[in-house]
Amino acid sequence: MSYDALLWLSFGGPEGPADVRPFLENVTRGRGVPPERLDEVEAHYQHFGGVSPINALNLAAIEAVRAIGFDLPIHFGNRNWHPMVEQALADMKAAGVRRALVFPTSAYGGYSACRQYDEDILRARTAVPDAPELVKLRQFFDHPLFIDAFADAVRAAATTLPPDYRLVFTAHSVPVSADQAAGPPSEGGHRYSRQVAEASRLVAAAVGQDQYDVVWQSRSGPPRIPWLEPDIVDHVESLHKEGVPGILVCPIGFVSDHLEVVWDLDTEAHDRATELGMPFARAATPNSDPRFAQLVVELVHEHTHNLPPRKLSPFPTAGCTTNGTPCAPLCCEPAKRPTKH
Ligand SMILES: CC1=C(CCC(=O)O)c2cc3nc(cc4[nH]c(cc5[nH]c(cc1n2)c(C)c5CCC(=O)O)c(CCC(=O)O)c4C)C(CCC(=O)O)=C3C
Ligand SMILES: [Fe+2]
Repeated sequence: MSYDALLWLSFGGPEGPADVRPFLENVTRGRGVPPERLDEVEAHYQHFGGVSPINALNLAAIEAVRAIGFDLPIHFGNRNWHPMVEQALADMKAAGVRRALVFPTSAYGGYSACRQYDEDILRARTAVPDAPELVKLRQFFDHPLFIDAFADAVRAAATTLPPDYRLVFTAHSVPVSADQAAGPPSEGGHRYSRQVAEASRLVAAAVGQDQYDVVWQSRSGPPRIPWLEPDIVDHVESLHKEGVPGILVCPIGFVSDHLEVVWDLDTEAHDRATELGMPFARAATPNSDPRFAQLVVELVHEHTHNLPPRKLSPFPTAGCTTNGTPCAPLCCEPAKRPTKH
């Protein structure tokens, strides 16, 4: 099958102080996130002048893909902020695109990391009459180029730390119920946390570390609802109590150094470690690393040439969908939101 374009589908982020609140409202609409939490997160964004780095990082990563000779036009659209995915799809249609591949900027399965991007595709196709067909590329958490980019970043960050530092992987926390519902029911759930654990294991093995931890960051939602734990900041404190002489944080759950990375890790976790006198380093995410650009090109080539997936884990290959239809029945079903009484 042939395609006339690639849609780069991401999360989106505000571009100035006045964008922050409407952006946060887009992200959390109908999700029961308490206003106190929104005020807190708004302050994180305003700390950086109301500008998230995420849009610029996506544009730079797209440039890196073009720079290695990728020959399809690349369009850029987001779930939560401009350029919105609906607009990107309308532009694609106007440019004569009939069928496009979609690269979602998340490596993992689960509702927020995978299925919600299918919902974005569905929403955009509903908004655009006679929309182009959209085929989403598969999950890539165990692709050798993804693992390799992180392994090099860990090696680079380690040069600033004492030799017995602890390697700690982080990913975005999600509600425990969402993780239980991640993947098709036949797989027994937990696809998100299992894939995060597997990618962490692969990176740790690549750098020759047999001791490492997997923890979570950026918890949202009402406090009474359980989310994946421990949190990275609490974990910094536990490691300090254990007498660990340094910490290297690798944000394996993300593909770019966006705001949740620069705030929750480079500010909050870093500051806590510094207060405790613990050396702290953070590995870079793939961003515009040429290997990440190559990964995108390979995923497209693999799909268009029907090649076997290049992957390092025995986990099933998943996440490839057409026009926003889930990749398997009941896969990563959206959680039932708490109803107000
Ligand atoms: C699994 C996952 C990823 C990784 C997969 C992927 O990358 O797609 C991710 C990425 C991101 N999350 C981001 C930002 C936010 N996430 C929020 C809220 C939430 N995230 C969730 C999960 C995830 N999120 C969940 C379950 C919620 C609760 C609300 C809901 O059920 O949906 C909120 C609301 C405020 C708050 O934090 O409470 C914000 C502002 C940014 C952009 C940062 C920037 O601007 O640079 C990025 C890349
Ligand atoms: Fe998030």
